[in-house]
Amino acid sequence: MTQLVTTEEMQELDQYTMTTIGLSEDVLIERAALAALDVLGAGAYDLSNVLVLVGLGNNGADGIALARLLHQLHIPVSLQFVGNANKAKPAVKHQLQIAEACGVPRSEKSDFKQASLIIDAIFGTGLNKDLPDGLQKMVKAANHIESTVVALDLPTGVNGTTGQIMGAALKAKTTISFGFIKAGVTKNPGKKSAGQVLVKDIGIVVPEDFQFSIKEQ
Ligand SMILES: NC(=O)C1=CN([C@@H]2O[C@H](COP(=O)(O)OP(=O)(O)OC[C@H]3O[C@@H](n4cnc5c(N)ncnc54)[C@H](O)[C@@H]3O)[C@@H](O)[C@H]2O)[C@@H](O)CC1
Ligand SMILES: [K+]
Repeated sequence: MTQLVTTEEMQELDQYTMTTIGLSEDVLIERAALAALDVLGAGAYDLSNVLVLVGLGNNGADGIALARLLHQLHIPVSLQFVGNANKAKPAVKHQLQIAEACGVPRSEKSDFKQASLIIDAIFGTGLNKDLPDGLQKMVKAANHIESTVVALDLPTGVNGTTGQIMGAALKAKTTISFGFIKAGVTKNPGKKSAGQVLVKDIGIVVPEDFQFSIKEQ
Protein backbone atom coordinates (compact mmCIF):
# COMPACT_ATOMS: atom_id res chain seq x y z
CA MET A 1 0.00 0.00 0.00
CA THR A 2 1.27 3.44 -0.92
CA GLN A 3 0.16 6.70 0.62
CA LEU A 4 0.03 9.56 -1.86
CA VAL A 5 0.04 13.21 -0.85
CA THR A 6 -0.81 16.57 -2.36
CA THR A 7 1.92 19.21 -2.31
CA GLU A 8 -0.04 21.12 0.36
CA GLU A 9 -0.13 18.03 2.58
CA MET A 10 3.60 17.45 2.11
CA GLN A 11 4.32 21.07 3.02
CA GLU A 12 2.14 20.70 6.13
CA LEU A 13 4.01 17.54 7.16
CA ASP A 14 7.41 19.19 6.52
CA GLN A 15 6.35 22.11 8.72
CA TYR A 16 4.99 19.84 11.46
CA THR A 17 8.24 17.86 11.51
CA MET A 18 10.32 21.01 11.77
CA THR A 19 8.28 23.26 14.05
CA THR A 20 6.32 20.89 16.30
CA ILE A 21 8.70 17.94 16.42
CA GLY A 22 11.82 20.10 16.22
CA LEU A 23 13.81 18.25 13.58
CA SER A 24 15.83 20.94 11.85
CA GLU A 25 15.62 21.87 8.20
CA ASP A 26 19.31 21.02 7.82
CA VAL A 27 18.68 17.48 9.07
CA LEU A 28 15.85 16.97 6.57
CA ILE A 29 17.97 18.34 3.73
CA GLU A 30 20.88 16.10 4.68
CA ARG A 31 18.58 13.08 4.88
CA ALA A 32 17.06 13.89 1.48
CA ALA A 33 20.56 14.13 -0.01
CA LEU A 34 21.67 10.89 1.65
CA ALA A 35 18.53 9.15 0.38
CA ALA A 36 19.31 10.31 -3.16
CA LEU A 37 22.94 9.23 -2.78
CA ASP A 38 21.68 5.79 -1.81
CA VAL A 39 19.74 5.55 -5.07
CA LEU A 40 22.62 6.84 -7.20
CA GLY A 41 25.08 4.51 -5.50
CA ALA A 42 23.09 1.41 -6.37
CA GLY A 43 24.91 1.13 -9.69
CA ALA A 44 22.25 1.96 -12.28
CA TYR A 45 23.67 5.35 -13.28
CA ASP A 46 26.77 6.61 -15.06
CA LEU A 47 28.42 8.83 -12.47
CA SER A 48 31.41 9.83 -14.61
CA ASN A 49 30.25 13.46 -14.96
CA VAL A 50 27.31 14.54 -12.83
CA LEU A 51 25.64 17.92 -13.31
CA VAL A 52 23.34 19.15 -10.55
CA LEU A 53 20.85 21.81 -11.64
CA VAL A 54 19.93 23.86 -8.61
CA GLY A 55 16.93 26.11 -8.01
CA LEU A 56 16.42 28.81 -5.40
CA GLY A 57 14.28 26.87 -2.89
CA ASN A 58 14.71 23.85 -0.65
CA ASN A 59 14.67 21.47 -3.60
CA GLY A 60 17.85 23.26 -4.67
CA ALA A 61 19.24 22.89 -1.13
CA ASP A 62 18.75 19.11 -1.41
CA GLY A 63 20.65 19.19 -4.70
CA ILE A 64 23.58 21.17 -3.30
CA ALA A 65 23.87 18.80 -0.33
CA LEU A 66 23.83 15.84 -2.73
CA ALA A 67 26.55 17.46 -4.87
CA ARG A 68 28.69 17.85 -1.76
CA LEU A 69 28.21 14.20 -0.79
CA LEU A 70 29.16 13.08 -4.31
CA HIS A 71 32.20 15.38 -4.30
CA GLN A 72 33.36 13.96 -0.99
CA LEU A 73 33.21 10.50 -2.58
CA HIS A 74 35.45 11.80 -5.40
CA ILE A 75 32.67 11.52 -7.97
CA PRO A 76 33.07 14.24 -10.64
CA VAL A 77 30.20 16.65 -10.03
CA SER A 78 29.41 20.28 -10.67
CA LEU A 79 26.64 22.59 -9.56
CA GLN A 80 24.79 24.93 -11.82
CA PHE A 81 22.38 27.54 -10.54
CA VAL A 82 19.13 28.14 -12.38
CA GLY A 83 18.14 31.69 -11.48
CA ASN A 84 19.92 34.34 -9.49
CA ALA A 85 21.67 32.71 -6.51
CA ASN A 86 21.49 36.01 -4.60
CA LYS A 87 17.71 35.54 -4.43
CA ALA A 88 17.94 32.01 -3.05
CA LYS A 89 16.26 30.90 0.19
CA PRO A 90 18.49 30.93 3.32
CA ALA A 91 18.75 27.12 3.29
CA VAL A 92 20.20 27.28 -0.21
CA LYS A 93 22.71 29.96 0.70
CA HIS A 94 23.73 27.93 3.74
CA GLN A 95 24.20 24.74 1.70
CA LEU A 96 26.13 26.71 -0.87
CA GLN A 97 28.54 28.03 1.77
CA ILE A 98 29.19 24.47 2.94
CA ALA A 99 29.62 23.21 -0.64
CA GLU A 100 32.05 26.02 -1.43
CA ALA A 101 34.02 25.29 1.73
CA CYS A 102 34.27 21.67 0.57
CA GLY A 103 35.42 22.74 -2.90
CA VAL A 104 32.40 21.56 -4.91
CA PRO A 105 32.87 22.96 -8.45
CA ARG A 106 30.31 25.37 -9.94
CA SER A 107 29.63 25.59 -13.64
CA GLU A 108 28.17 28.71 -15.21
CA LYS A 109 26.91 27.28 -18.48
CA SER A 110 25.00 24.08 -18.92
CA ASP A 111 26.52 21.50 -21.17
CA PHE A 112 23.92 18.79 -21.07
CA LYS A 113 25.71 16.72 -23.69
CA GLN A 114 28.84 16.52 -21.52
CA ALA A 115 26.95 15.36 -18.45
CA SER A 116 26.60 11.61 -17.92
CA LEU A 117 23.80 12.30 -15.46
CA ILE A 118 21.71 15.37 -14.65
CA ILE A 119 20.25 15.80 -11.19
CA ASP A 120 17.11 17.91 -11.27
CA ALA A 121 16.99 20.02 -8.11
CA ILE A 122 15.32 23.06 -9.66
CA PHE A 123 11.76 22.89 -8.37
CA GLY A 124 9.93 20.47 -6.09
CA THR A 125 6.73 20.87 -4.12
CA GLY A 126 7.05 24.68 -4.08
CA LEU A 127 6.25 25.07 -7.79
CA ASN A 128 3.12 27.21 -7.97
CA LYS A 129 3.12 28.79 -11.43
CA ASP A 130 4.40 28.14 -14.94
CA LEU A 131 8.17 27.94 -15.35
CA PRO A 132 9.75 31.19 -16.57
CA ASP A 133 10.26 31.27 -20.37
CA GLY A 134 14.05 30.90 -20.20
CA LEU A 135 13.74 27.82 -18.02
CA GLN A 136 11.12 26.31 -20.33
CA LYS A 137 13.64 26.62 -23.18
CA MET A 138 16.36 25.03 -21.08
CA VAL A 139 14.07 22.15 -20.08
CA LYS A 140 13.09 21.51 -23.68
CA ALA A 141 16.77 21.53 -24.75
CA ALA A 142 17.65 18.98 -22.06
CA ASN A 143 14.72 16.76 -23.06
CA HIS A 144 15.68 17.05 -26.72
CA ILE A 145 19.11 15.52 -26.25
CA GLU A 146 17.64 12.75 -24.10
CA SER A 147 19.94 13.31 -21.13
CA THR A 148 19.58 10.90 -18.25
CA VAL A 149 17.83 12.85 -15.52
CA VAL A 150 17.20 11.88 -11.92
CA ALA A 151 14.65 14.22 -10.33
CA LEU A 152 14.74 15.07 -6.64
CA ASP A 153 11.22 14.87 -5.19
CA LEU A 154 9.44 15.93 -8.41
CA PRO A 155 10.51 16.51 -12.00
CA THR A 156 10.79 20.26 -12.49
CA GLY A 157 7.62 21.54 -14.15
CA VAL A 158 5.26 18.86 -12.87
CA ASN A 159 2.50 20.01 -10.55
CA GLY A 160 2.90 17.67 -7.59
CA THR A 161 -0.83 17.51 -6.88
CA THR A 162 -2.48 17.42 -10.31
CA GLY A 163 0.24 16.05 -12.60
CA GLN A 164 -0.19 19.03 -14.93
CA ILE A 165 2.81 20.40 -16.81
CA MET A 166 3.53 23.99 -15.81
CA GLY A 167 4.80 25.27 -19.15
CA ALA A 168 7.39 22.52 -19.65
CA ALA A 169 8.75 19.65 -17.56
CA LEU A 170 12.03 17.80 -17.40
CA LYS A 171 11.71 14.19 -18.45
CA ALA A 172 13.26 12.06 -15.74
CA LYS A 173 14.44 8.46 -15.81
CA THR A 174 13.85 8.25 -12.07
CA THR A 175 12.09 10.44 -9.52
CA ILE A 176 13.13 10.10 -5.89
CA SER A 177 10.17 11.12 -3.70
CA PHE A 178 11.05 12.33 -0.23
CA GLY A 179 8.73 11.15 2.53
CA PHE A 180 5.72 10.37 0.37
CA ILE A 181 4.96 10.02 -3.34
CA LYS A 182 3.32 13.19 -4.62
CA ALA A 183 0.03 12.46 -6.35
CA GLY A 184 1.08 14.39 -9.47
CA VAL A 185 3.61 11.74 -10.51
CA THR A 186 0.90 9.11 -10.62
CA LYS A 187 -1.29 11.04 -13.07
CA ASN A 188 -0.51 11.84 -16.68
CA PRO A 189 1.11 13.89 -18.04
CA GLY A 190 3.20 14.17 -14.84
CA LYS A 191 3.53 10.40 -14.63
CA LYS A 192 5.28 10.28 -18.01
CA SER A 193 7.78 12.95 -16.92
CA ALA A 194 8.60 11.17 -13.68
CA GLY A 195 9.84 7.83 -15.05
CA GLN A 196 10.40 5.26 -12.32
CA VAL A 197 9.14 6.66 -9.01
CA LEU A 198 10.91 5.68 -5.79
CA VAL A 199 10.01 6.77 -2.29
CA LYS A 200 12.59 7.33 0.44
CA ASP A 201 12.10 7.95 4.14
CA ILE A 202 13.72 11.18 5.36
CA GLY A 203 12.24 11.23 8.86
CA ILE A 204 9.01 13.12 8.20
CA VAL A 205 6.64 12.76 11.17
CA VAL A 206 2.88 12.44 10.64
CA PRO A 207 0.59 13.66 13.45
CA GLU A 208 -1.70 10.90 14.75
CA ASP A 209 -4.87 12.73 13.74
CA PHE A 210 -3.61 13.70 10.26
CA GLN A 211 -6.20 13.10 7.54
CA PHE A 212 -4.73 12.32 4.13
CA SER A 213 -7.04 13.49 1.35
CA ILE A 214 -6.11 10.58 -0.93
CA LYS A 215 -6.83 6.98 0.04
CA GLU A 216 -3.87 4.59 0.21
CA GLN A 217 -3.37 2.80 -3.08
N1 LIG B 1 11.19 21.21 5.28
C1 LIG B 1 11.10 21.32 4.02
O1 LIG B 1 10.48 22.24 3.52
C2 LIG B 1 11.77 20.30 3.20
C3 LIG B 1 11.81 20.44 1.84
N2 LIG B 1 12.48 19.59 1.07
C4 LIG B 1 12.68 19.84 -0.34
O2 LIG B 1 12.27 21.13 -0.67
C5 LIG B 1 11.29 21.11 -1.69
C6 LIG B 1 10.31 22.21 -1.47
O3 LIG B 1 11.04 23.39 -1.28
P1 LIG B 1 10.42 24.83 -1.42
O4 LIG B 1 9.14 24.87 -0.72
O5 LIG B 1 11.49 25.77 -1.02
O6 LIG B 1 10.08 24.97 -2.95
P2 LIG B 1 10.86 24.66 -4.30
O7 LIG B 1 12.31 24.46 -4.03
O8 LIG B 1 10.12 23.61 -5.01
O9 LIG B 1 10.63 26.05 -5.10
C7 LIG B 1 11.26 27.21 -4.67
C8 LIG B 1 10.43 28.45 -4.66
O10 LIG B 1 10.29 28.97 -5.97
C9 LIG B 1 9.12 29.80 -6.05
N3 LIG B 1 8.41 29.44 -7.30
C10 LIG B 1 7.42 28.53 -7.46
N4 LIG B 1 7.07 28.40 -8.76
C11 LIG B 1 7.86 29.27 -9.45
C12 LIG B 1 8.00 29.60 -10.82
N5 LIG B 1 7.26 29.02 -11.77
N6 LIG B 1 8.92 30.52 -11.17
C13 LIG B 1 9.71 31.10 -10.25
N7 LIG B 1 9.64 30.83 -8.91
C14 LIG B 1 8.72 29.94 -8.51
C15 LIG B 1 8.31 29.53 -4.81
O11 LIG B 1 8.43 30.66 -3.98
C16 LIG B 1 9.01 28.31 -4.17
O12 LIG B 1 8.97 28.34 -2.79
C17 LIG B 1 10.73 19.71 -1.68
O13 LIG B 1 10.26 19.33 -2.96
C18 LIG B 1 11.92 18.90 -1.23
O14 LIG B 1 12.76 18.57 -2.31
C19 LIG B 1 13.28 18.54 1.66
O15 LIG B 1 14.55 19.06 1.82
C20 LIG B 1 12.76 18.07 2.96
C21 LIG B 1 12.39 19.14 3.88
K1 LIG C 1 13.24 18.58 -8.87
